[in-house]
Amino acid sequence: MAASGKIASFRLPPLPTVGELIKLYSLRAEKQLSQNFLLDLRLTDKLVRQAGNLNNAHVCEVGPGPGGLTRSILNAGATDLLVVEKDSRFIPGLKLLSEAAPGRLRIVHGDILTYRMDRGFPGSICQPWEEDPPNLHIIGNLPFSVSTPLIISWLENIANRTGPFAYGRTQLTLTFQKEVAQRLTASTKSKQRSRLSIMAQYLCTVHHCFTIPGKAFVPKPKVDVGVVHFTPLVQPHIQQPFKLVEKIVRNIFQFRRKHCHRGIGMLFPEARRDAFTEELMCKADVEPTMRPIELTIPHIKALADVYAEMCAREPLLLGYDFREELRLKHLDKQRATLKAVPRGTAPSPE
Ligand SMILES: C[S@@+](CC[C@H](N)C(=O)[O-])C[C@H]1O[C@@H](n2cnc3c(N)ncnc32)[C@H](O)[C@@H]1O
Repeated sequence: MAASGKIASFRLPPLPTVGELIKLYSLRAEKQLSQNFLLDLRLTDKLVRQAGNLNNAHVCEVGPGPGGLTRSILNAGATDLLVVEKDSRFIPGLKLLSEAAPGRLRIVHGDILTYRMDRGFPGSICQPWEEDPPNLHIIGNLPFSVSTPLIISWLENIANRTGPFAYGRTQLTLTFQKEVAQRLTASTKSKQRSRLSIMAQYLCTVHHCFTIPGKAFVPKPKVDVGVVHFTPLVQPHIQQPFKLVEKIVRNIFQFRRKHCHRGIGMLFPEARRDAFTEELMCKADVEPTMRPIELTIPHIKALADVYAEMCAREPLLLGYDFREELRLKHLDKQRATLKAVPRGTAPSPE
């Protein structure tokens, strides 16, 4: 950077062409790594604009690959861009970019699922949670294979103010398979309402910015891609531990077409299921015949608050998992069958 605080003029090397990409990175062989590249700089510029003003910003880009988005982020004025790329074949190209924008691009050859982002940026950029978001943005055209586990893990980080959110309410601008983008932003009663909608919306303002047609990518994925922007809320709509909320929402949505009491019942051991379910639904004032997609965030909040009280009263409830109960029952049945078979005879095949 020049002493005036302005970015020194720089010229980035051009993106590799499709032909060069195929040659350089044997694209076809890596389809299973979800490597769908965005090489149209108008689209990468548009995606980067959704993050807001990046002038003098710190940015972490997830999976830069050949660097299309990386170029747009640098052109938007980011002065500290840290890229995390798992595939070593992209590192030499990224190094060329780094040389063309001296001091502005840091390269981490690693896995975003394990990378400690809380150590990646200076502590001086931290902002108190209640104030404006820090001057730090996460941007990425994510591999589909990691996008859902990654957003779930970042949502948990938001709830606990850890990882990238140790700096404050860090904003995220990320791509997802269009259906996943729709689920993340789906409102109550919409067809796409799901576990992801509740988990994202109780913690963040979530906005589906625009859709990129699959044909804009190389190689072309089978699906279109949605760009989603997340800003963590100052006050989450539900103030219970993330894992507790996640457990309730997971149980409810496992029977998404049934009345919600069906999934809620699975939070409780079979022997006391009916009584506990009735107590929870009554105290939370939620109609048992509502469908999961009809439940609002205030409904889930009421359920989470009452369930937390019940868990405090009956500590074994929190660790209860109906699948484990079913598994043990099945084992008991098998043992009983084996005991009933006289020695030396095999049970008849059924
Ligand atoms: C969909 S491509 C996008 C590449 C580039 N950002 C673009 O828009 O053209 C996903 C990129 O993420 C990288 N990647 C895949 N899994 C990763 C992980 N766990 N951590 C970091 N990078 C990963 C891939 O190697 C690939 O470069």
